[in-house]
Amino acid sequence: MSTFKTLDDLEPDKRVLVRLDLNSPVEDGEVQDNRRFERHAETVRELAEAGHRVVLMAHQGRPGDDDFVSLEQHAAILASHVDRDVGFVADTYGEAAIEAVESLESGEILLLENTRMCDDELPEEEPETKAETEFVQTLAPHFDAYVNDAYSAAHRSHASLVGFPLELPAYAGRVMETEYEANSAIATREFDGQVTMVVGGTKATDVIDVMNNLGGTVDRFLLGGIAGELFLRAAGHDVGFDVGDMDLFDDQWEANHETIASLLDERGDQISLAVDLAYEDDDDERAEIAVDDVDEKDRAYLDVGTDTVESYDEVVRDSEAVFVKGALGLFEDERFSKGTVGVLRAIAETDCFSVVGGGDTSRAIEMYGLSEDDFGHVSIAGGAYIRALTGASLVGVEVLQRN
Ligand SMILES: Nc1ncnc2c1ncn2[C@@H]1O[C@H](COP(=O)(O)OP(=O)(O)OP(=O)(O)O)[C@@H](O)[C@H]1O
Ligand SMILES: O=C(O)[C@H](O)COP(=O)(O)O
Repeated sequence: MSTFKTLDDLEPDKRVLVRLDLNSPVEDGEVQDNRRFERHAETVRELAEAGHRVVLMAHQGRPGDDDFVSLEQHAAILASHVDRDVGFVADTYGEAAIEAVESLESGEILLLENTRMCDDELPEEEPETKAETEFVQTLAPHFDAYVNDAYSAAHRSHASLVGFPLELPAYAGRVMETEYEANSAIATREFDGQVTMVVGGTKATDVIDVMNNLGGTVDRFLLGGIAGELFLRAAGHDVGFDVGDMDLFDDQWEANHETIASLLDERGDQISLAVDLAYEDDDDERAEIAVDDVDEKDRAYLDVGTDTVESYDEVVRDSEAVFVKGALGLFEDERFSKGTVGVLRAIAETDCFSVVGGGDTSRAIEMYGLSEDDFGHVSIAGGAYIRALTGASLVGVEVLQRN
């Protein structure tokens, strides 16, 4: 299916510039190991073993956010998965970066600093414009080839993703290849029975947008997480508001409340909302409340409740295909993992076709002792995966296909 070149087409012993997606959760300043490292390690190891000089680019967070940090910790985590040293230089394309790149020997690996620390990276512009930036024009001449392995960032028209492939012979890495083939096949697939999509997580804007386009394909949407609460708010309940210094609901409400209202109006019979929610009580225990009994906007809800989990479990077990995007609660805290894990367990125990997407959400699988083998495909992509569900193309892939 792929129409791009892959590592099978790359001659050995080259100077290769590789784009990975190592964007990870950061807790108290500590980068959390996750499936992205393990998956990309395969591509990196293969390149090093083929005798290439391997220079890696990746991003972490966005300027202004708490998780916008250096990639120094990422180099150490990646090294533990590749089983080889991964050098790090705190520079993107300046003198220090170029010197480190030029001093690499065959089979050695170097990670450059967070691409989003470079001004040319982020503004979304045409690939041709990105190719002309100082970042791309300075770095590209030091390489023979460019490899894009960052399928999960391929919906972004950023310099490191779309500029370099116009300046260098470009190839897809192993993660790009696998994710592209698995996720692109979904849009054209037909199912005899019920198709269900579990929608949660914190990036409500991304998922609500996509729900609008998937109404014809998906029979039933099971909502939780931040998106779920915004739908409850639209249905007239006192949930889905920022309380204290929270910054999850009100902006996303502004951006999406009209779409939510029209989705509820036109597709209300396809949408299941939580009937109960869980929160942390004064003794730090999990407590639950029926949505109909909520009468104050003063509490943060961290999971869907037990009755909701039971009804979602039944829907999943009756489905022919289940797609998951985003967690139903703050599953990293075991007290609030019931919704996310309940749905994942139901999928794992049935033989439906399933795809679990999201860099964060897919972590719940190993955290709670489930096996990746019990799912059709576990994608490390979030935004790119849900765009693929709708059949939309990804700019980072399109540019590779031009080569
Ligand atoms: N009620 C809630 N309150 C706070 N956090 C929540 C709640 N429900 C879900 N989450 C969080 O949502 C996160 C997962 O969703 P998110 O939208 O960030 O990413 P994703 O779908 O995994 O993927 P990607 O970041 O790759 O797009 C989890 O880390 C979980 O803790
Ligand atoms: O984590 C992701 O989903 C990708 O790395 C894209 O990150 P972004 O949403 O910050 O562009």
